[in-house]
Amino acid sequence: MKLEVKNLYKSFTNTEVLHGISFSVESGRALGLLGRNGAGKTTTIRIIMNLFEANKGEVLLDGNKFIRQNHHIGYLPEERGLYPKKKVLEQLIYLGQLRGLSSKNSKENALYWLNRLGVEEYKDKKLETLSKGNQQKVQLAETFLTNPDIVILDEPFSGLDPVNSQILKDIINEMIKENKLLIFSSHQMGYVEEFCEEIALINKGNIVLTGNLKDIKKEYGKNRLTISSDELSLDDLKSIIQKDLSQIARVIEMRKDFLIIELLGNNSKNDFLRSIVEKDIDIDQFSTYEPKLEDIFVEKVGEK
Ligand SMILES: Nc1ncnc2c1ncn2[C@@H]1O[C@H](COP(=O)(O)OP(=O)(O)OP(=O)(O)O)[C@@H](O)[C@H]1O
Repeated sequence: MKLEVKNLYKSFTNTEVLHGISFSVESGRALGLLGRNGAGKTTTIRIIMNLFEANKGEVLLDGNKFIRQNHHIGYLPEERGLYPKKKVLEQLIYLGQLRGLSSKNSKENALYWLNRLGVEEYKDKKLETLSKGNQQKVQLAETFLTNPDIVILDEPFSGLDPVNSQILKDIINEMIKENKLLIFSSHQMGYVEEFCEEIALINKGNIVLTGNLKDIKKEYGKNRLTISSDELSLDDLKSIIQKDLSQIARVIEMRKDFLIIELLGNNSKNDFLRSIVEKDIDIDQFSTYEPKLEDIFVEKVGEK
């Protein structure tokens, strides 16, 4: 399956908040929808889920208009929508039946997911008596209830502690292996970096970066190197590069333990290394720069 979001525009009253959002994702992959608060992630997801109508643009599944009602979709909305006064298992069985499961299957699936998410012990409690994180896990159980092939999660890690985040990461990784199609929004780069093959970075309603994360990182790290020296401080090393090697490279950033430099013109890694060795500088560490998603995010969006 391939889900394509094509050129979405959305306005609320007279304010346009999405200005042509496009990205695509296939089964067996996870796409991380990234962006700062207010960037437009939830609005995009709501359009995919048919909760909002776009002013322009379309959402396609395998080339045809995507109609949510025709598929089992696991959707975790930003506003969590379970019944606070009802008992956990009881309401999951009910919601599973609403989605077409038999009462037996609904109960089996609900118990499986409650167990998987570590909240089975609360099955006979009213939802509102659970902690926020445990309520979130019940909501996730509800999202996965029908074992959907398409899973769309709006900020699934919010409110989860590191142990529970790990449980959810394991589940997501398993779903990717089972060839499900997964989209989730987040502003936490670490989670996205761990299992998203694809990303779409939204800034103020525009896509500023989209595609395969490995390719993006490779492209971004191209021509960039890290370097440090045994004998020179980073400040001194920086001065030498700026003074004597300014035709070959420029210093982009000073990190705690190394400098990040960018090669200029057609200069290769070897050209740079040769010049450094000619200057008789002892190199401690020299390698290709592998950017973190957070670095790319900051460069593209401007702030952490
Ligand atoms: N129902 C609405 N009516 C009016 N404006 C809205 C509505 N929903 C969203 N917006 C506006 O659209 C913009 C994008 O909001 P959206 O919730 O999609 O951002 P987001 O990237 O999901 O942010 P966050 O990470 O904070 O959840 C914001 O400026 C927001 O105020």
